[in-house]
Amino acid sequence: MESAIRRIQQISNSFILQTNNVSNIDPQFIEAQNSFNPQALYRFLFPYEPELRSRLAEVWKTDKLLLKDSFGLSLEGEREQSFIQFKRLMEVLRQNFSLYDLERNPRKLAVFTQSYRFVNISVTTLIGVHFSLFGASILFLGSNEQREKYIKKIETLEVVGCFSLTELGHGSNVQQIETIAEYDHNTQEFIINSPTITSQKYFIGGAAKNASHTIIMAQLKVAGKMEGVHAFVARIRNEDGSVVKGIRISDCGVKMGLNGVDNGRLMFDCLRLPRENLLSRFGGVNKAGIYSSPINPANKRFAQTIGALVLGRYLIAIGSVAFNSVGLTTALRYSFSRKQFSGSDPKQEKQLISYSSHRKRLLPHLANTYAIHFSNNYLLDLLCEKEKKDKEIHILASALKAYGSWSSRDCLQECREACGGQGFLSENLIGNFKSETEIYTTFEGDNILLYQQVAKFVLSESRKNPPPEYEAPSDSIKQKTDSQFLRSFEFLQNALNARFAQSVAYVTEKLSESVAEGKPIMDSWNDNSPFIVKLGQVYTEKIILRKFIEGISGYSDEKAQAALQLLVSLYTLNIIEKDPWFLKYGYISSEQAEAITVQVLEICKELVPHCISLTDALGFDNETLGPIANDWISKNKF
Ligand SMILES: Cc1cc2nc3c(=O)[nH]c(=O)nc-3n(C[C@H](O)[C@H](O)[C@H](O)COP(=O)(O)OP(=O)(O)OC[C@H]3O[C@@H](n4cnc5c(N)ncnc54)[C@H](O)[C@@H]3O)c2cc1C
Repeated sequence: MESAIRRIQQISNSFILQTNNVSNIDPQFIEAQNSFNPQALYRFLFPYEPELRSRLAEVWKTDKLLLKDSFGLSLEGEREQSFIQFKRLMEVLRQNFSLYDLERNPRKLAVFTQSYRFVNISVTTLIGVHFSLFGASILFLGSNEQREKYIKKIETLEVVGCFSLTELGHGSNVQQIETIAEYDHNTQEFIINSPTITSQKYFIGGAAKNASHTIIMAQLKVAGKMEGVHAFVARIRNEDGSVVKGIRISDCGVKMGLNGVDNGRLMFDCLRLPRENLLSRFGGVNKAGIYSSPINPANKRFAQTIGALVLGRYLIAIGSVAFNSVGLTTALRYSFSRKQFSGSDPKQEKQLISYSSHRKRLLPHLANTYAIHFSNNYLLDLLCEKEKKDKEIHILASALKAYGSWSSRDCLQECREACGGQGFLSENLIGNFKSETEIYTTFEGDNILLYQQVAKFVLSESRKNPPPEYEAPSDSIKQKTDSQFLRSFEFLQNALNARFAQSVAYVTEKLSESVAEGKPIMDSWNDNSPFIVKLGQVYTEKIILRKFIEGISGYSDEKAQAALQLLVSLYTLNIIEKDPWFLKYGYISSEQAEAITVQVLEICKELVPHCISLTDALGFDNETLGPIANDWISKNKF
């Protein structure tokens, strides 16, 4: 506990140092040096496992190997360094976690991801593939014997795992993969085959160079009957590094980011696996050669199998808050010290933060980041419950993965541009993070498809429990344009709830009309998919707002509470301002639309005295950020 307090003290000190370092600070911004205490807010935002958190923070700060970046290395060099760093990170992980913690105490993994100070993002992806895809498959899909056999070896890296699901022909629609695992009862083995070029496993992280084992997802065939997609564990490289007989491996080559991850392609030619290599929690073949499963039919089993790997999505949602925090802490600190153009006095150039357009481009992202964080905490609570609400977890993890990864894509781009040319330098991390994390919108489930899954759940829930019918507010309500009304949580929640109710009714009606015209349900769905995707987003934003309001309510510091409330209002008013729905369906008047734009700008201005504390409270101190978050002029001395 003591070291946690010390660390938080350090954050606080660096904050004071930084704001003191800002020369020529506009008088109106002096207050920014004395806003609320960020360390207390940090403790409120990240309340669990403080000792583990501070122990890890010390490692990230002092471990020279982990702090090494990979900027400008060759493909081989980047892969080699990333793998060495991966092994070191696994050592740290081993000292603090067990793979069983994914099941017993998911909070620990959250602490690991939240506290990790990323420099080389490939390393965390390698960990993600080995630990939370390969390892989690063994843990959640394997039998007790299979857990016994592999888990220790995964932790000690005796086994380095990868995860082979995607094929050249099928990435999103993985239920239709072509790889076949046919049971041969004579030898009690599965014979794995890639029957076509499109059935080759593609993009498999770790497969091109380093992995010794993989999970193979394949269509199981037993006694001539197809039983659906199942997971198998297989060795792919021998002890001497040569590729196992029955497998061909090729390299996917250079990518637009994450080049420290060795993505590979695999084909199977009569690869023989013993009967016990089928991960058999949800279905297995007995000695008599008979297949059985506690879950039927096959598509339900498939959903359960994929659902067991939900942690990867959750980790992306937490990661998005961390990436945004790096971008925003850097860009906002820079905006207090970077000056361009003057006002009336040509000698007094203004800080970037003085410009309302600059505030507007950054601060709504800060509001989003806080908003996502509180929903992530809620999801973590669900993951830690004894009686797990699997459906709710799956839907929320999908929703937050999509929302979070899109938020990072947009936030990092804006932060990059807001730092001008400096944002483009790798050492300032933002641009590099941008290209490294871009793919998070695609893997672990493409975002468009995830929102469709969310919408499907919403539509089915709404059939059982329909939301109230949409009603536009009365004219007298639509005349209210004062800040107190527009910022009130009641107005904000009502607005997002109304948009949700109308969207549910709209999509339901569109689908019913289409089906009534005789169209097959899949065609009706596809014709309406833009509205369906939007429904996924609308639902996600409604939940996020609710959890944001609930989340901040427990914080008692008055000044910080006021800042958090500004963030809630900004989060929602920014949504209302951007979405034409509110005007189109008469939820707000044009006068209110005008007033909302004014409020967004006004709140951004009011947040200026708090925004350094708000970003410091996210936990990324100066030492873990690039030069422009610090004294960038001294850094550039010749
Ligand atoms: C760097 C990297 C690492 C990866 N690591 C792994 C790994 O370790 N293991 C693994 O198994 N896989 C891995 N993948 C694969 C990844 O999971 C897939 O790329 C992802 O699932 C998307 O599949 P796809 O690329 O085939 O895209 P597609 O499924 O072809 O999708 C292409 C586009 O079509 C859209 N689309 C598809 N279907 C619909 C629909 N019904 N309605 C509307 N739009 C639709 C999607 O939104 C998307 O924009 C990795 C990929 C990359 C790039």
